[in-house]
Amino acid sequence: MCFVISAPSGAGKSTIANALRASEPQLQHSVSVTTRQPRPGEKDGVHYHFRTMEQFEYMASSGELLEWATVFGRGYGTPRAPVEAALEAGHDMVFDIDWQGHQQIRAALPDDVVSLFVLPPSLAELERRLHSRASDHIEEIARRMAAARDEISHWHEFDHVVVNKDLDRAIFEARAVLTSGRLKTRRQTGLAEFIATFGA
Ligand SMILES: Nc1ncnc2c1ncn2[C@@H]1O[C@H](COP(=O)(O)OP(=O)(O)OP(=O)(O)O)[C@@H](O)[C@H]1O
Ligand SMILES: Nc1nc2c(ncn2[C@@H]2O[C@H](COP(=O)(O)O)[C@@H](O)[C@H]2O)c(=O)[nH]1
Repeated sequence: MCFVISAPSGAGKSTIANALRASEPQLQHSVSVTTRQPRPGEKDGVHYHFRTMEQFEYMASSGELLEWATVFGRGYGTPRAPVEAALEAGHDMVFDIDWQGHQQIRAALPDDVVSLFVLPPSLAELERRLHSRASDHIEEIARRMAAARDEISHWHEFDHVVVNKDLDRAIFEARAVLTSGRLKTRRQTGLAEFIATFGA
C-alpha cells in the first residue's frame, strides 16, 4: 500500500510521516530526488537525492521517476525502482509529497493508494511554523506562503483530511488512516484461506 501524505509546506506532513515510521520501522519511505540545495544538516541519499536540473530532467524523461513535479520552482520526484521493489515484497510505503505527485501515484497505482491531506489550523500558524522551523530564508517562506492557498484547494482529491493542530492527535489520526487502509478486505492477503477454516 502507498500511504501518500500531502499538505501545504509547513503544515507538518514530514513530522507526521516520520512519527509513523519511527513507530513502525517496517513502514518504508522513499527518498525523493530534488533540485533544491541541501539545508544545513541535510545529507544526500538520506533526506533527498540532491541532483542538478539536468540530472533531474534526464531521470524524468527516461522513466526513472514514478512521479515528479515542479514545486516552488524546483524539481521534486520519487524514484520508481525502490517503490516497485518494496510493493513487490509486500511492504507499505509512506510518501510525503505534493498534490501533483499524489495525482500521478494514484493514476499509476490506482488500487494501492490511501491518501491523507494535512491542513494547518490557520494560515497564520502555517507561517509561524515555517519561520520556527528556521530552515528557509524569508524569500523562500514567502514563496511557500504564496502557494499555500492553491495547494490547500486540492484537499478534496484526498481520501482523508486531518487538521494538524495538536501534533499528537494528528499522528494518532494519521495512524488510524493507515490502519484502516491496511484492514481493507481486498488488501488482506490470506484472508480467503483463513475464512475457509470456518467452513463458511
Ligand atoms: N501540531 C504542530 N504544532 C506545532 N508545530 C508543529 C506541529 N506539527 C509540525 N510542527 C512543526 O512545524 C514545522 C513544519 O513541519 P514539517 O517540516 O513537518 O512540515 P511539512 O509539511 O513537511 O513541510 P515541507 O513540505 O516544507 O517539508 C516543523 O518545525 C514542525 O516541528
Ligand atoms: N511531487 C513531489 N513533491 C515532493 C516530493 N518531495 C517533496 N515534495 C514537495 O516539495 C515540498 C517542499 O519540500 P522541502 O523539502 O523543500 O521543504 C513539500 O511540501 C512537498 O510537497 C516528491 O518526491 N514529489
